[in-house]
Amino acid sequence: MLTVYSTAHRLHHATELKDGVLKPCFEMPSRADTIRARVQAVGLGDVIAPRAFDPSRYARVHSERYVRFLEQAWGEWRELGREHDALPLIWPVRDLRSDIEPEHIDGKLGFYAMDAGVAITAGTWEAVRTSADLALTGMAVLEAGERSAFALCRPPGHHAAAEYMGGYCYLNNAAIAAQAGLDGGARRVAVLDIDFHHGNGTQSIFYARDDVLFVSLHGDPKQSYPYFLGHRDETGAGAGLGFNHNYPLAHGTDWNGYGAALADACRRVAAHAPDVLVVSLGVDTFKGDPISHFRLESEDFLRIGATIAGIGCPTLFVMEGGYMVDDIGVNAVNVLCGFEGRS
Ligand SMILES: NCCCNCCCCCS
Ligand SMILES: [Zn+2]
Repeated sequence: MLTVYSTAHRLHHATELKDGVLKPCFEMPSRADTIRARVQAVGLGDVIAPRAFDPSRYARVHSERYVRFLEQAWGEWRELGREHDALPLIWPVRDLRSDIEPEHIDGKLGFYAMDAGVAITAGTWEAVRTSADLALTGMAVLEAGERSAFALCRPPGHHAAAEYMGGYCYLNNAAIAAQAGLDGGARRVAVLDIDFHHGNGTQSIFYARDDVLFVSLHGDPKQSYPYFLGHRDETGAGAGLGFNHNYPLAHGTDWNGYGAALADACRRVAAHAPDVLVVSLGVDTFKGDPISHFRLESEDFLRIGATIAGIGCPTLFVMEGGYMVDDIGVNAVNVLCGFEGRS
């Protein structure tokens, strides 16, 4: 299996506002490098650099003004003489207005963010656009005839929606790749999100569409971030009704519960008969993850990969979350090895 990787991710190392305190972000550079080392150690396959894509490709799922904001935010922040991480201080909640884009960077940061887990630094734009380019390159690898590919994306993307960032995510790499699959001739695409956290951004982007099936297994939002989306009754809207399926699972879920839900989810994906499958590969479902609450063991990730392989269509794995850095390499690559029938 080919891996698409770039060191550009190291340009982004931010803080996050966690439990009321500014701390180094859990989504740290060593995550991607640990996975890259494991890919090499098991001999998964060649590691290739991404092609550079035009930002208009990101705007196939994000709004142009949002992409422009991501590109220009740091410069506008610096123009105010600020050198520390850019973070929102106000959000358009409840009956505040969000029909007018503010001109001031402090307004724009909240207008385009759902939480305080998306600091913007000097290198963020280059890192996030390269992360999206990894996913686009991975989709191009499938279109060239490969059965699978791994886009080692960092920062992740599944919490980012058309016009907002959140949960360490800025551009929705998986959604950008899924749209590229359709633009490249696929008639039906499925996105399977196995990160511990609900892929609210991916759901939101495709919610009213019947050409992309979205299926997510995650911590029940009644108990887990992102709290405000990911319930079982969210099944799509308009033409997209029936093309969105959520499997909220309780804290403490282990392979017994997870494996059964995943088997059902994969049956739903297979029934959609996708021309290509994009997997949002988060491994924060691991028992040792510092910010999540499932109890999967490292060998369970082999089983996850084998279960997904049973769907039987070209598959692009897009890296999402996973914050137990010591084990992230084994866990993420176990999914890929399991998919390939390796132990
Ligand atoms: N106490 C939980 C804080 C969650 N903060 C954001 C988590 C984003 C996960 C991305 S996969
Ligand atoms: Zn997550």
